[in-house]
Amino acid sequence: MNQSIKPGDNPDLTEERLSGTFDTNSMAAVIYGSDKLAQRRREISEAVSRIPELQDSKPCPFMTREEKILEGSRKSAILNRLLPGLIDLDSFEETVFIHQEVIGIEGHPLALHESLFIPPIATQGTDEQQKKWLGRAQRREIIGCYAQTELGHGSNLRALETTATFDISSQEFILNSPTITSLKWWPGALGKSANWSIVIANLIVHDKNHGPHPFMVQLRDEKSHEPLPGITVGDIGPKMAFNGADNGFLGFENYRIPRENMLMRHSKVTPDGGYIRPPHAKIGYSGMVRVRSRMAAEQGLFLAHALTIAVRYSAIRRQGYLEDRSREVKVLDYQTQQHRLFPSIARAYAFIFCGFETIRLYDQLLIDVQNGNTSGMADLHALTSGLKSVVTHQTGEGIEQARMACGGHGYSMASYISEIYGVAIGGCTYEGENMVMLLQLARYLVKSIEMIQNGKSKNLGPMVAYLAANESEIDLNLGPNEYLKVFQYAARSQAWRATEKFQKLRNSGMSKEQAWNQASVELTRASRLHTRLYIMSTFINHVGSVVDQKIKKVLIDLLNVHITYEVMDIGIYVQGLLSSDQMDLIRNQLYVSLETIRPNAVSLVDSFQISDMQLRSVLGRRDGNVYENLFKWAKSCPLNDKDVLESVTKYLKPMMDKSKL
Ligand SMILES: CCCCCCCCCCCCCCCCC/C=C/C(=O)SCCNC(=O)CCNC(=O)[C@H](O)C(C)(C)COP(=O)(O)OP(=O)(O)OC[C@H]1O[C@@H](n2cnc3c(N)ncnc32)[C@H](O)[C@@H]1OP(=O)(O)O
Ligand SMILES: Cc1cc2nc3c(=O)[nH]c(=O)nc-3n(C[C@H](O)[C@H](O)[C@H](O)COP(=O)(O)OP(=O)(O)OC[C@H]3O[C@@H](n4cnc5c(N)ncnc54)[C@H](O)[C@@H]3O)c2cc1C
Repeated sequence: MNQSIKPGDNPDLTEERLSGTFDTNSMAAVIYGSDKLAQRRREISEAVSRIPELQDSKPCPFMTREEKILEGSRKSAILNRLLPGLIDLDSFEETVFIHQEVIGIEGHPLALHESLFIPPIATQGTDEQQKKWLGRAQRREIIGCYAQTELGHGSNLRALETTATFDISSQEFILNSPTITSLKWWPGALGKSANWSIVIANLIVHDKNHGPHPFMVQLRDEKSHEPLPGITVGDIGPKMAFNGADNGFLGFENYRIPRENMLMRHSKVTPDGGYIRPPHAKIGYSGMVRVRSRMAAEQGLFLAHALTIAVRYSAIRRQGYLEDRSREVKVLDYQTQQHRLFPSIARAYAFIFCGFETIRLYDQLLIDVQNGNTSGMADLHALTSGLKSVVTHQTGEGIEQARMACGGHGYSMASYISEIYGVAIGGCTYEGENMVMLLQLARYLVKSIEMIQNGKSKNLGPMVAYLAANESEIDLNLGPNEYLKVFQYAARSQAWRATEKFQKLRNSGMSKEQAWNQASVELTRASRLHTRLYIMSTFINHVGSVVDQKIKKVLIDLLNVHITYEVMDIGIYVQGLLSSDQMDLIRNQLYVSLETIRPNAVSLVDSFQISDMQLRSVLGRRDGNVYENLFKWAKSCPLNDKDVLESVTKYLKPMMDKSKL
């Protein structure tokens, strides 16, 4: 049963919902991890929809940037008052969800507070530091951000220029931005809203640079909100999207903070200027790993937003004819439309499933690290580096296809897809530019192959064990596991090809860095294939664990779309393994899978259970009553407040008058 059906809905959409073969609440439980979690999302949406002061004052596309920031702040403040009655305050998921629901995806002054400011205090601060700041931050007595990137440096953290020099005599760190390129640049909420920040600066003790470390830094006076002396701070200006956030710049001039403001759970500076190393050199980077580990699920949900809009709209949009000339068909019936949208539905499910898995892996790693075991850090760093890169890229592609699938109306801000696209593709850049992160994973793959070459295959972790296998024939009595073998073949041969290229260049006398650079396109290809293999295998395992048979059946259909599409998409890498007959067979299986999934397409996107408030799309409305609401939306555009604008009276009219003979 599809729970979205209501009286007064567009009959085309109701027809789709009636053709679904499964219960959408049960599917939501599988998507979000449990019936309880899915139920909480519905309850929060429902509660929020009943609070008038939390509703949008006008559609976001009609707001200026200043209005967006004002609206985000207004709602944040109201939420802070109402949160205790609405959510479980200890739940990060519920906190993020309710902000998403109420404020949307365009960012807000507290967007970074929860995800990048509080977690480093909680994981890298000592017990005393947590006692001092965590409660204040959680109650939102202070608003924080995360200032790492600089005007001249982002990807390469080793080149950061901001310094925190320890002054033994005063027991303080002195922060400086010695050059224009050392200005912090980009941190969200820094521009106008935050009064505190985690600042990443090079720790200098006794003239020795110990590299980037995190510091708690007050930026603005807690009464007046004016920048404190020694601080230069402001907003960096409008962006491609995400304009409800005030990304900012920040400079320091001999700005002093107490020694106790360096986050010292792992690395320490003692009062006499001694430096105690962390248990793992990259432990200070763990805040980034945390955010990356959450990105697959987040991005899967961005894709889910765009697909909810495009699939629902495709079910009410009629254009052209198939056999029956008496009525135009739903565009969702065209094979091209299905090919455009259904593999993306499968990817959205796959990203969410493997996203929740990486969140679980991160949470486990955090416990291990707190217990002094850092051995899992390299594996998770490699995995999340690849995953954030592949998922953000494919999400961007999927959202853009969703926009095109909506024809002209997809281009209107009424669809809201352009905003989803703009926000989502920010993920290709933030938390590590995609190519840079793919190359981090490639280091791990190359090292794994070197282990095999050195006869140490048995030391390989489970995620890379396939690199040592020797599959040369596939029985195409194809089930998911055979597809997995095809993908393993592709990922393995590309990883070996790239590694051997790198080694050959090295053996020719080239420096390690040059050889790496000249092999880097091949290396990034290997990383993508490895990551896509991981996504596929997680999807297969997840479907295998589903108990409800009706849900399992439709997920198997979706999995079939995924595996056939993915293998067709990497055809070039499997030419040595599959014959052209086998490729034809897979292609035909894909087309059959598209037909099989067709009656469930609307129910599959309804199962994401994204409310109209959160979706903010006229095209994607739950009720499918698009045309009358598009007309209403256009009429409410501020340009239509007057019939004759100043642009006409001041310029066009005089021009036309002058041009008259
Ligand atoms: C509509 C749907 C709604 C759904 C709900 C979603 C709600 C959320 C809405 C979100 C809206 C959008 C919010 C936007 C927020 C944006 C926030 C952005 C924040 C930021 O961007 S913060 C800044 C991030 N910056 C970076 O990521 C910088 C990237 N660079 C680096 O990380 C490093 O410089 C580096 C890793 C690339 C290289 O570092 P380094 O030079 O020090 O190291 P080497 O390359 O030499 O490597 C040495 C060895 O160290 C290992 N290593 C590196 N990192 C790690 C690590 N983290 N852990 C473990 N090991 C690590 C390397 O692998 C090397 O190992 P080897 O063995 O020697 O090979
Ligand atoms: C929406 C958004 C929000 C952000 N929020 C924050 C925040 O809250 N806090 C914060 O500190 N930062 C934030 N950032 C900054 C972000 O983390 C950086 O922009 C990101 O890490 C990329 O660094 P960069 O801008 O220096 O890119 P660059 O490194 O200059 O990238 C430019 C090009 O160079 C290539 N390149 C660079 N190095 C290599 C290499 N070694 N090998 C091959 N190619 C290379 C890249 O692939 C890319 O094509 C945000 C950015 C955005 C877009």
